[in-house]
Amino acid sequence: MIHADQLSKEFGRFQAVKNASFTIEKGEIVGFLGPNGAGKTTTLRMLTGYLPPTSGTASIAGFDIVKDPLNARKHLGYLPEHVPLYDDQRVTEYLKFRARLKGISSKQIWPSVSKVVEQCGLDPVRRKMIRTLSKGYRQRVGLADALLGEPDLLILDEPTNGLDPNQIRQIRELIKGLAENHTIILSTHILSEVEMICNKVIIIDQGTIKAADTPSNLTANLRAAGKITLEFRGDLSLVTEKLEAMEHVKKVIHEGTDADGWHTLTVRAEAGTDTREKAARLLAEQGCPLRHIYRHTPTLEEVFVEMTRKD
Ligand SMILES: Nc1ncnc2c1ncn2[C@@H]1O[C@H](COP(=O)(O)OP(=O)(O)OP(=O)(O)O)[C@@H](O)[C@H]1O
Repeated sequence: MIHADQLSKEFGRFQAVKNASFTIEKGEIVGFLGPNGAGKTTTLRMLTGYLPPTSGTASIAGFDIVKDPLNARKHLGYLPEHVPLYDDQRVTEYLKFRARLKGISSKQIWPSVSKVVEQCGLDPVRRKMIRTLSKGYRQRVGLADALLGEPDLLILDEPTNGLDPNQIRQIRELIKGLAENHTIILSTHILSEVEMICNKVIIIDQGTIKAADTPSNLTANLRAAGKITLEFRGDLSLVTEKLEAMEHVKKVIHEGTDADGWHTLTVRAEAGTDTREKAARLLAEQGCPLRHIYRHTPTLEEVFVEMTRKD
């Protein structure tokens, strides 16, 4: 659906996006993650044809975004970070105006507007002036606008930014519903949002793509992926020594000992290894009762921090 090849953008001497290459297949729901100023909006604006790349190419549904922007745009709906709505228009009036601008035939304008009004839950405010709408409803109007013309690709730039928790939940539900029959790129700071909605993650930092993979592959390859914690009773220094000598183990950390003599140890091992079975066997051999053992599941937040840390 999207192929970006060495896409770059310079503002004067500043390189906001550097040789970004990625592919997004039809039906994928992609979380586009990065710290402030990483180059997310710039990349999305290039894909949507609002900003010409300094170098590199990209295509949407096979149409080059520079050479064939009109055909490329027919396939995409764009919700920008700041939705430029006309405050002095009523909701349906605005959407009709937008539908006309998008070249929807006059016969199709009303059915198209009715459809997106229903899809985005705008019926209660359809006759209201845009200036009187809450931020959540304004965002829905932006989303309805993006959906006009039935594009198969949606590019949503921080769709829940600035909304309250209830509004966030509603917009998220709306996006989840749209995910059933659209390809979606979602730029966001909210990692839980990506975990809940997306089946692919692209991480960008300082203009460079750092990773593009499924959330489970990203977390599996992380340092934290090899970490286990266990609680046992017995000889702390002997067990620590034996655990440290075990294959794949890098470090053993004593987290504490409670009043009943239960020690808690965290064992850091190589990513992708699972040392639980060997550790449990070792404790049994030493005659140490084992109360609890578990392997840490790394979160997307840990992946994000690891990929974008400055040290
Ligand atoms: N028109 C412009 N002129 C000069 N610099 C720009 C312009 N647009 C963006 N930049 C710079 O390019 C960098 C990337 O900006 P961009 O808006 O793409 O980041 P972002 O990842 O979307 O950040 P945020 O999460 O804060 O929205 C920033 O350092 C920004 O200041």
